Amino acid sequence: MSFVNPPTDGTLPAAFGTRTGVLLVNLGTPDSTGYWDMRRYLSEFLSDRRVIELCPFLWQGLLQGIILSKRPQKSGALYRRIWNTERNESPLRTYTRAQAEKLREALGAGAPVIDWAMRYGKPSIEERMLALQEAGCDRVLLLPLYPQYSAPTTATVNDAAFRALLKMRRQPVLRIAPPFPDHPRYIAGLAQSVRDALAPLAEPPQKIVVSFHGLPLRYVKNGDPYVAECERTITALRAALGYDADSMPMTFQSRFGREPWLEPYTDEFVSALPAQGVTRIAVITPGFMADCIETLDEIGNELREEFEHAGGQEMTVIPCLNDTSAAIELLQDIVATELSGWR
Ligand SMILES: C=CC1=C(C)c2cc3[nH]c(cc4nc(cc5[nH]c(cc1n2)c(C)c5CCC(=O)O)C(CCC(=O)O)=C4C)c(C)c3C=C
Ligand SMILES: [Fe+2]
Ligand SMILES: [Fe+2]
Repeated sequence: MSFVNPPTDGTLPAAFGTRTGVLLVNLGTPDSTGYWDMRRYLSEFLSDRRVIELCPFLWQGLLQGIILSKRPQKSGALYRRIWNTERNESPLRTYTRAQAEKLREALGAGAPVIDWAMRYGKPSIEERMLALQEAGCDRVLLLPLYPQYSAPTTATVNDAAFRALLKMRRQPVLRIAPPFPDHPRYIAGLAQSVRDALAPLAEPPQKIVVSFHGLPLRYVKNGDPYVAECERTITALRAALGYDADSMPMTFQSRFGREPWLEPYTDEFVSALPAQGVTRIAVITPGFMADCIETLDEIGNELREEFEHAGGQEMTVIPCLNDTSAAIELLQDIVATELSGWR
């Protein structure tokens, strides 16, 4: 077996230095909305055994033979509705890059090297870990951009980073930032985003629906702490804004496949509201650090249509923190805390 990053110029490799890199990682993104790029992206994503916990032989047959014959077209059409045409990339990639750039600016000279990667698609975690090493970083802080821990998101980022280390002769020292479901800066940023979104409305919404990405119920029963993590976020957000469980209900979106996922399902919950006299709502998605297909299209387009179709009159979608100063201050705080002792 040969390892990457061997010495190349005949000189002795330097001893470990103290330069630090920070790698922000979010979920992923297709390179384009065309069939083959969508297929490549979905294939990588849905072949991850952290994401789909089924017998891989059966699942691969179903995925490669049936699901990936139709889904790339369908998903490509949805991505086209939200695509950043100016940069020719998905919003998730645009926001993740912007978060890294603004964090770099905020930290200033002499600070850690800030980079970003995607778990699926490009730039890959392995590519950016090697780039950090080339930049002289023998210490790396991995920062999965998921406020709440779950195995199909956080754990698989860690897996990919460890797989990259597995190939290296000279491995950096690695730290992993913890999830931040009720980090005071996250909650303060979310609360402010609610106030900002509601301020221009003639009348306040009757409910603020909190929609987290869903997860198969089986994963939670098998030990995934995701629900408890979501509870931490919503409990802190309700307290910050003075809402209760009725005025700020918790729901789960993006069900995929036929098995039961966490309930209540956002679409069913929201579609039932007008019949109960609730016709003005706001929706917030604090499971996402950046707007993406799940927030911009599934909530901003599909859910809005379903709510209006059911008789809803006004639905305000509250944006994710994206690259706002609240997001950057949160990341700065996490980085400062997690790098302590390394300076
Ligand atoms: C099939 C199983 C899936 C699980 C389990 C899952 C968990 C999960 N995902 C996120 C965050 C994101 N998911 C996104 C897109 C997306 N998710 C799935 C499936 C599962 N997710 C699919 C098939 C897709 C692609 C969209 C589509 O084709 O319909 C995204 C957005 C990516 C982007 O915009 O580029 C995010 C972010 C979390 C937080 C989570 C578990 C808690
Ligand atoms: Fe997902
Ligand atoms: Fe979705």
